[in-house]
Amino acid sequence: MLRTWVRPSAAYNPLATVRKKFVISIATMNAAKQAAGYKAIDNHLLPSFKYVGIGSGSTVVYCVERIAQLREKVPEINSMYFVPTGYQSRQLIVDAGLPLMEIDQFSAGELDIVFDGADEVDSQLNCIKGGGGCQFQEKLVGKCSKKFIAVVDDSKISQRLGEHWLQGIPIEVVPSAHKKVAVDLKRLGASKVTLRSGGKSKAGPMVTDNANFVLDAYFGEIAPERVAELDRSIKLLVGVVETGLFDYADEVYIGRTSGPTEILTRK
Ligand SMILES: O=C[C@H](O)[C@H](O)[C@H](O)COP(=O)(O)O
Repeated sequence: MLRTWVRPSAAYNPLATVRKKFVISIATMNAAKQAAGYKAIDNHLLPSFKYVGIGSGSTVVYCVERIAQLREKVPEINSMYFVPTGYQSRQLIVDAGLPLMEIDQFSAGELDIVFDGADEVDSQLNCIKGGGGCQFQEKLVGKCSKKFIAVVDDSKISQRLGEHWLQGIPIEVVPSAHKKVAVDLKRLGASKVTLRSGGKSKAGPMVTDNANFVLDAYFGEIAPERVAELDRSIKLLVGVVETGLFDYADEVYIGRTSGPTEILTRK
């Protein structure tokens, strides 16, 4: 994306210094995500596993990259099945040549583990997810997995959800219910509710992998002990398919932009 706005004559451009810093910071951020993704796989992908969930977003790309790298050293990987949380992760699995299975074959606790990204993580390992609109299938795969490992970079870490992730909790809704749910969410205490747009790629609202819409609802900073209750209240609204509040991460791998990956474990 950067390349589209930087002119070839950037060497003479006063913005060049800014550009250089920006490029370095993205590279550093990606290196942090990669280190965390690799470490999560190295520590948790056991040869005895049969079914492995793969989350969505830019960070899990490194988890899949690491799994593909390990195939020769750990041949058992070739007999595992990888279960996606949406079209993006499905494509990652297929492109890496890994065996694919769909989530409709599974029920609670039948997957050994899932590796996933997150948009924000609080001090109790509660997460906001769904920045890419995949929260429903991510929660489905998460609920079918024995273990949930989140992999993030250090910009995602907060004391309370809503501290850094200001666009709001992503809430997947049935399209015909979006207006009603938006009003309901305001009554529940959201200060801002936005129907997510398809942006430049699609006119009108963004449509999820399940053909639904997403409302982003900002509830301010949410104390960790309020997360489960708020999740339940939102879920009760007619028209809501799923929320992006996740309260069951077992471990979080934090890729540090300066320093080694940190691991937080649920107590
Ligand atoms: O819907 C998207 C997912 O919840 C992602 O896991 C989340 O947005 C984090 O993505 P990224 O790793 O690109 O920051």
